[in-house]
Amino acid sequence: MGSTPPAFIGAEEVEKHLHRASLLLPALEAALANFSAGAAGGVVQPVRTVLPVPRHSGYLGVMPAYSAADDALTTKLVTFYEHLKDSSVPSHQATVLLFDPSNGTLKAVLDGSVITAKRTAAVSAIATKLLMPPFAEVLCILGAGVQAYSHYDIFTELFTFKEVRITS
Ligand SMILES: NC(=O)C1=CN([C@@H]2O[C@H](COP(=O)(O)OP(=O)(O)OC[C@H]3O[C@@H](n4cnc5c(N)ncnc54)[C@H](OP(=O)(O)O)[C@@H]3O)[C@@H](O)[C@H]2O)C=CC1
Ligand SMILES: O=C([O-])C1=[NH+]CCC1
Repeated sequence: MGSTPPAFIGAEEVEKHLHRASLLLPALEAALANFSAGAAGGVVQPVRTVLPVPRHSGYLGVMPAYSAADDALTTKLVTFYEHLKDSSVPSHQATVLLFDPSNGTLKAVLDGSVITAKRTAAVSAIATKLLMPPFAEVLCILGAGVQAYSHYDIFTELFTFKEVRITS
């Protein structure tokens, strides 16, 4: 680690800068295009490593990535647990580490839970923009947790539905 300690950017601050998931759309569309371009797109993103924690019905996912276009080096660490007894603990918790790609110094530790909620919904919205039949008028959401809220927010911002059905 360099002499300057990494910045810590908590959930509230991430939320402040990312109050709408749709703010992510241009960057994510570019990132998806770069990823899909293969080697020419300059994205190195190995398949996520998932470490099971069977004693506690949990998993730890490690998700490193480098983007040459953005010169960005990062890793997301995400834990996800089934059947948590304490309902105040979210089923999914994440942290994003941001490195200086020129020398490997850790620059920032960011709350990854808000990022995960908004990024996942924004990518779903991009896919939906391309695939949704023009006559679709009902939005159906399975589950009523974190992702349901973030998907509801961006889908109702970007598209028009006559009805929203949520089942959980
Ligand atoms: N691809 C990606 O990048 C990501 C994918 N995910 C995935 O998205 C899903 C939702 O995540 P998240 O919203 O954070 O999780 P939450 O735990 O916040 O919410 C899950 C919701 O699903 C409900 N549920 C569970 N089982 C069923 C079922 N059989 N039928 C209908 N509803 C059900 C739960 O209800 P109850 O509380 O009553 O059990 C709860 O409302 C998970 O599968 C998660 O792994 C999440 C983050 C990123
Ligand atoms: O990408 C992610 O954060 C996750 N995918 C499935 C569980 C969490």
